[in-house]
Amino acid sequence: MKVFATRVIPAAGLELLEKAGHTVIQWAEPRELTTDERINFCKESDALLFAGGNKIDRPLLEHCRHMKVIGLLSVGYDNVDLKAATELGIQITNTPGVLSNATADTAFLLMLSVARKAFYQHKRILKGEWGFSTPTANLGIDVEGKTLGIWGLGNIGYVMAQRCKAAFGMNIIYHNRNRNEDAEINLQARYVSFEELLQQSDVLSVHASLTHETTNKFNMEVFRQMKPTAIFINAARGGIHNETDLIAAIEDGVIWGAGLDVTNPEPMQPDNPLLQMPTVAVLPHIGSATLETRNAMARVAAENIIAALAGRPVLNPVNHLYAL
Ligand SMILES: NC(=O)c1ccc[n+]([C@@H]2O[C@H](COP(=O)([O-])OP(=O)(O)OC[C@H]3O[C@@H](n4cnc5c(N)ncnc54)[C@H](O)[C@@H]3O)[C@@H](O)[C@H]2O)c1
Ligand SMILES: O=C(O)[C@H](O)CO
Repeated sequence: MKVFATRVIPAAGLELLEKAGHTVIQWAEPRELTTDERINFCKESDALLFAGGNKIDRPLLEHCRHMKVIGLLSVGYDNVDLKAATELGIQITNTPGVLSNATADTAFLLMLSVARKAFYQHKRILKGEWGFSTPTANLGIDVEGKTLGIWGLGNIGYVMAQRCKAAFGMNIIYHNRNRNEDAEINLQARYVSFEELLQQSDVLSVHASLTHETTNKFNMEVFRQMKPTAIFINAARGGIHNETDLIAAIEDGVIWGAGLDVTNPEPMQPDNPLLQMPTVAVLPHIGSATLETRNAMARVAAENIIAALAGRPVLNPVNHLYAL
């Protein structure tokens, strides 16, 4: 059968699909598909492997109603109208777990980069500003022994907490929809209210999924409840923070700094004031972008598609999550 991939996909996934006898058409041009191109490819294909691009909304899904499955090359599914897909009988699958380590590593990298103003120091060298050092210049802050607050302690939040505990003996607090017993037992993580999380965190790392409840959650009212020395990390989705408020919060000293792998909107424009701030580090949504992890994700996406096309149950369905 014919599988359309919206980007060139990692080799491991391609091999699996071809081994299963499917023909894979990959969109290899360095530009977004037009609406008409997307519709035409969908009409001609038996399954879609969504590896990037515009939202999968109801109008597009209407052209996919003959498909058994759309396999996402991501764990996040906020870009899909799950209600429409379910009503049209299209299974949507994601890639949970295999990207947790790489994405938590990105959050960890951002935390240290902000604490030590690493991106800013790098820029100083590029500008020939190594300069004359004094004991009071270029100071960052330690994270050793500080309090890490995790908002959304699922797969990635757990690994972030694990790494921060092991590396720096950080004290872990968290707020989530449900209690996470493993984190409480293994990492001595303490469940707190959202307000306590804001008040007590030295580093607050966001790992919740983007839903109507989490959209715009981190705004000025929330930043004002955080410590003036706090570092805000978002490696989940840019829509969770209000970027105008974040800029003002750092400029006005409401919080100390921020590390972002995701921005609101994406892509971030080069004249965004955050990019000039010493206590800010921004990455272009590369959370899961390692060779090993992207191959593992492609394998999971391919396995889901292969199962659906063979009439077997898929491994990672997300249709049932649309009410969240
Ligand atoms: N930066 C990247 O490249 C990258 C990579 C992978 C995932 N992500 C994002 O990270 C998110 C988390 O991934 P995961 O694999 O850990 O998912 P997960 O489902 O294991 O964890 C998400 C957690 O958020 C919690 N949550 C949801 N709504 C909440 C709310 N209103 N209040 C408190 N907690 C809430 C859930 O209960 C769950 O425990 C994904 O949805 C995706 O958007 C980003
Ligand atoms: O959700 C995910 O897996 C990442 O953000 C990739 O888009």
